[in-house]
Amino acid sequence: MIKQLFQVVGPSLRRRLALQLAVLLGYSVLQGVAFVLVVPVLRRLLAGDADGAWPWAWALAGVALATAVTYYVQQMLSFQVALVASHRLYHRLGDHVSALPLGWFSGEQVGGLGQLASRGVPQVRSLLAHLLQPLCTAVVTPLTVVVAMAFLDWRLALATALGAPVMYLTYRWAMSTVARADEAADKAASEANDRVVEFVRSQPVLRSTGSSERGRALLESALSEQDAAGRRQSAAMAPGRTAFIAVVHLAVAAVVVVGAVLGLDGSVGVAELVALLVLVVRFAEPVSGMAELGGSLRAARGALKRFDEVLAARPLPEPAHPGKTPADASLELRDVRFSYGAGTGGRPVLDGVSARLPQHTTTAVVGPSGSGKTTLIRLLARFWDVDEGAVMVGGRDVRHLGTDTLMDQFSMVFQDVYLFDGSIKENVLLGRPAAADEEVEEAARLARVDEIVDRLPQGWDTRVGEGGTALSGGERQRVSLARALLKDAPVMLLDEATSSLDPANEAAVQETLDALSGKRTLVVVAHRLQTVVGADRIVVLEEGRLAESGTHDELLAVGGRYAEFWRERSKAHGWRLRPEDGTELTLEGSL
Ligand SMILES: Nc1ncnc2c1ncn2[C@@H]1O[C@H](COP(=O)(O)OP(=O)(O)OP(=O)(O)O)[C@@H](O)[C@H]1O
Repeated sequence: MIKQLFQVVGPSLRRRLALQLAVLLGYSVLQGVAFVLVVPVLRRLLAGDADGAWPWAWALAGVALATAVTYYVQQMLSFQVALVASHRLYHRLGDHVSALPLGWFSGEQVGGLGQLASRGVPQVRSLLAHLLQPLCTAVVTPLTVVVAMAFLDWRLALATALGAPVMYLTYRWAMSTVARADEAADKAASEANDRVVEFVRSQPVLRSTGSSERGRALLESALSEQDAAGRRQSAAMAPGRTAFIAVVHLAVAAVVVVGAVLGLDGSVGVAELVALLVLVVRFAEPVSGMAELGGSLRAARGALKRFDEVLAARPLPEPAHPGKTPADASLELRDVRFSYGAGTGGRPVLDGVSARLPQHTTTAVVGPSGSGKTTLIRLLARFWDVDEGAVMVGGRDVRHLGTDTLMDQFSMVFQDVYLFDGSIKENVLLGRPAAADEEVEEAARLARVDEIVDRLPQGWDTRVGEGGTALSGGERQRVSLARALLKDAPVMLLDEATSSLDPANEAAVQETLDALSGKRTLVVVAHRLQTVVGADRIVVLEEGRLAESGTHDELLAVGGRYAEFWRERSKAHGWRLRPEDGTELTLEGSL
């Protein structure tokens, strides 16, 4: 655990942590020495040699004073290190995740990271501030006592030392018996948390569908499971803890018996026996305390393990010598094969996909749900590295471009829009922080954000709430689109980017996107047929393979998978021809 602690706090804090441990070690040894110095004092006093006892008494007082001083120093150091460490841990997490590939940020990882920040950091802080000292005292002080006892009587020291491995093994066993119950209790607690949040969030759905009782039942069942897991955890803890305390006391009793036998046959004096009683009691006290610390230590160890796992996630390799910047805004997939690894059982999500997307053209990616459209579009911006083949931007392999250069090529608008808890203006400005007011206003107009700004009393300064929750889904999408338009990168990736817009806003935004075609390279996972039909090229995916590609007319003429989609969708309920032009090109709906 100490090794993991050194790794997790990072290089900048290692020296201070080492100093804290050294002082802690000194304090624990001094405490043991102070216990042991009672022996010569008692020996002299019981022999009636008060003068001979004085030097030892002074030595005892000196060591006691030194113990008090080191206690103070180690306390101050512990609090300082704990305080600095929690800041550093937040920074380390922040710095580390900001270098991780964009593909790492799945819902599960983000949830785990949230827990690590809210619970893991305080657990590590508590380990440094409150747990290391009793832990060190429980191990080092008894050890010092045993070593000192060896100078008094090796038989007593041996009897005491023999108890140590039994105690250690019992402690390990006690810890392992609760490990599984701990894990189950943790899982049940986080499940109950999720259910509470879900219950609150789903109130509108539950009430409108008359399912409030069912929602409450789900919540109750999660809370009961948490209670049950807590009871199982306590039940699992009891035998181990009892066994450990019993072993400690048996070990103490064994030493006292050995001492008594040696005392009776006269080979150990009364002073040594009295001192022995003092020492074994002091020996047992911190060791028994370990049983109480078990829960907090396990929690801290769990937090360190989770930190280790996050810090072990590696950023995608950066090129040692970034090559030339992309020659243009063209894109190419060369025989790309990609899987999400264990997440999808190693099954390839894209399998041998090749496509050339010349610069300033619009490509629509279509296919059934789960065919790999989002994966393809994200691979273009190197959310992950391909398993085989290559992704090229402007004729350069994305793996040979530095992250900043690569990111400069792309503006992205995805379905799961995230806005920062700032104003609308701050969120749009993220696209290009140095943009002039007129440019921000122009991007806002093109994405129909001006309509939101005009409507809200605080206009541009309206705060959007955490994640943008104060705005509707369609409004969030428009802000995100304005951000992307303001960035004005050579390539624009749009994944269902207008799916939450109402028809009027969607038509306006579509006009903006249409105006971009021919000036920027657009890759669109489209839910609107007009976008697909108007694209320069349509790429049809099916089960991760490129089924066909071409223009709308070419693909209809081929009569393959796309033509089939087209017929199915045209027949689907809710599809209609717009009366004003009456062509099939204006059919609304999603592929
Ligand atoms: N982060 C991930 N980890 C593991 N598997 C994933 C991940 N993202 C997607 N998948 C899986 O990869 C496959 C392709 O997903 P993808 O989102 O690319 O499909 P899609 O065509 O965009 O689907 P949809 O139209 O429903 O959005 C699916 O089987 C999906 O379950």
